[in-house]
Amino acid sequence: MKNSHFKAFAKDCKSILSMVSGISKSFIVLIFVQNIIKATIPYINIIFSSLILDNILSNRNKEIILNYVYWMVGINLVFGILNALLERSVKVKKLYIELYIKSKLAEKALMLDYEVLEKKETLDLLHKAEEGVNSNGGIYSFLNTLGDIISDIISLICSIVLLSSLFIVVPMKSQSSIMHLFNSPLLAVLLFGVMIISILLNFGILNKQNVVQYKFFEKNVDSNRKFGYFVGLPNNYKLGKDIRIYNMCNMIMEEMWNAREAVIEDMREIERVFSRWSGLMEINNQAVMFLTYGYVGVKGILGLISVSSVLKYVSTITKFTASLSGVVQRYAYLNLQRQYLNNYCYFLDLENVKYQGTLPVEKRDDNEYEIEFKNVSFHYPNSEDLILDNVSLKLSIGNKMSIVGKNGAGKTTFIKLLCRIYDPTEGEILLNGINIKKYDYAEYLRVFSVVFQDFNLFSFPIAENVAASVEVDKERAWETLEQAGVAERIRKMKDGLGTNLYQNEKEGVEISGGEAQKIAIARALYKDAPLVILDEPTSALDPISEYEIYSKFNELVLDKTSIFISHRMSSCRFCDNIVVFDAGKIVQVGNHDTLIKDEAGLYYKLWTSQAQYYVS
Ligand SMILES: Nc1ncnc2c1ncn2[C@@H]1O[C@H](COP(=O)(O)OP(=O)(O)OP(=O)(O)O)[C@@H](O)[C@H]1O
Repeated sequence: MKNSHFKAFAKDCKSILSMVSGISKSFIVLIFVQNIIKATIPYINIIFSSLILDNILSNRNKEIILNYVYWMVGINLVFGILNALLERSVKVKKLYIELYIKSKLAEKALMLDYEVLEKKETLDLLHKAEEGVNSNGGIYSFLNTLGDIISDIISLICSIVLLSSLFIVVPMKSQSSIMHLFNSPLLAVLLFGVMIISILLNFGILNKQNVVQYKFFEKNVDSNRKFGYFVGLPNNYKLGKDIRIYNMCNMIMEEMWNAREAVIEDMREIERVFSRWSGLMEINNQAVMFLTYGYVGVKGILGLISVSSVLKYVSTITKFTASLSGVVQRYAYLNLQRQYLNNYCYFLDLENVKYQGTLPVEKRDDNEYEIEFKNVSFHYPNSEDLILDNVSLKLSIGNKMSIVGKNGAGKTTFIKLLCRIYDPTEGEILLNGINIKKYDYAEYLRVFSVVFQDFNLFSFPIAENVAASVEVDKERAWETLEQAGVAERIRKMKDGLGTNLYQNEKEGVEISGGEAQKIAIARALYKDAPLVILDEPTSALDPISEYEIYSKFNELVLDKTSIFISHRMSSCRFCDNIVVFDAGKIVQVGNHDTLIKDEAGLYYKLWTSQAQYYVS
């Protein structure tokens, strides 16, 4: 065993244990006490059975024999009850620790910068961390193994104490050469040496197995994640429509099996190697058993030890070999599990990349927040393609700005930069003259109410969806739902604002795409931020609802500064300023009346292409 290897093992176990005791202080003490009790019970039985048998064979007083029986039963009872009580409390604590660790993982993933989280490497690491916490390693099985190894070590100490008398030379008047041999402590030491060699051999095999198994896990992270994606598809019942309409079941099943094929082939190869190694370990174990039982048996036949001692030694040797190989196996297993758990620790240690400013954002009753993009260029972290190219733009206070452009022109990306989901690759964005990076991010976000094109609602009650919080100002929630035009529908629901959305939740209701969009608009209005950003907010609304939203737009955003992205060109009319994006550049800026006059401009093309469908 390499020293550095053991050091890494000890260091990792230490940090896992300190993490565990940070979650539950008493757990480590409890697990120790419980396993000491659990491990000593069999030895109490071995000692008392041997004493009872000794006394029966030498026809001793019945009372003494009965006394031993009472003691044995009494100690068993007390230890048994203590063990059961401790086991229950250890189990509850283990579950608590497991849930705590899993929720920390979820919390970390939720808090990571979006730009870090969406990277493939991060998603792979998250998958590995989840596997480490859930199935393969699992803090739960790490703690179980830890308990087992404590129990094995205690058992080993008890066996050594009981077996030590085997080394005592029995004084005899005359000894044959065979008696001399078996009475010599040398043979016992030799036997002990054989046991150690056999255990080390098993340890080597187990370690090899673990290295192969971990390599297999690392190699297949991608396929396992893919497989997880396909297996998880049915959980998202909303995908069911497309899957059925396009008859995608077979295709999904095929993809699922393709993802697993390589894994299964590797697994078969591993099993072939493992079964050879396991066979070798079994032969090794049986040979040692044969030698030790033979040794004790011959000692008994030669009269060097009594019949009861033969029984005691046989039981103790069985326990000794089991706990010795147990310690080795558990060590190898802990070593594997700490590698899985390491992935969890790596994930928790991931750093956010975004510069974290500290400046507070001035709270202004007059809503005087001015935004400026200064020579901003941007490409996504996973690509070199410039999505925004030297964009400069000022959004003055109270201004209602509309952004239009063809698909993929960079409109949503512009909003993502404004909300600091990503930072510009070049240039800067200013809020009231200060680079937005310098502001405290949580405070900065308070300035915006955003409805993204691909908004999401959650399987929470409607009230919590609107308030984005468990604390809800119900009056305000109703008011904003009213403004968004969906209050009437919610009033008809049995639980009103308390109605759970979607069927993942108890008595959850399904709502239409347009209703969902209206609730998302209500959420943005509820936040009442000074800057309102609506990215295609009416794409799912019927013409009447859309008309209502547009006609109420001024009333909805009041004196707030607003940015409005839409492919419905008619919606530009109520905006003070229209910005036309083309391939990441701003190609035109102006109001409708001026832009429409430029027949060579993109705005004119976009407007007239849509208008022709409305002209008879
Ligand atoms: N996370 C991402 N990683 C890499 N490229 C991306 C990412 N998100 C978007 N893009 C690319 O950036 C370009 C601009 O996308 P964006 O969503 O800003 O366009 P848009 O103008 O809002 O389009 P649409 O009108 O279709 O909504 C697209 O070509 C898109 O493929």
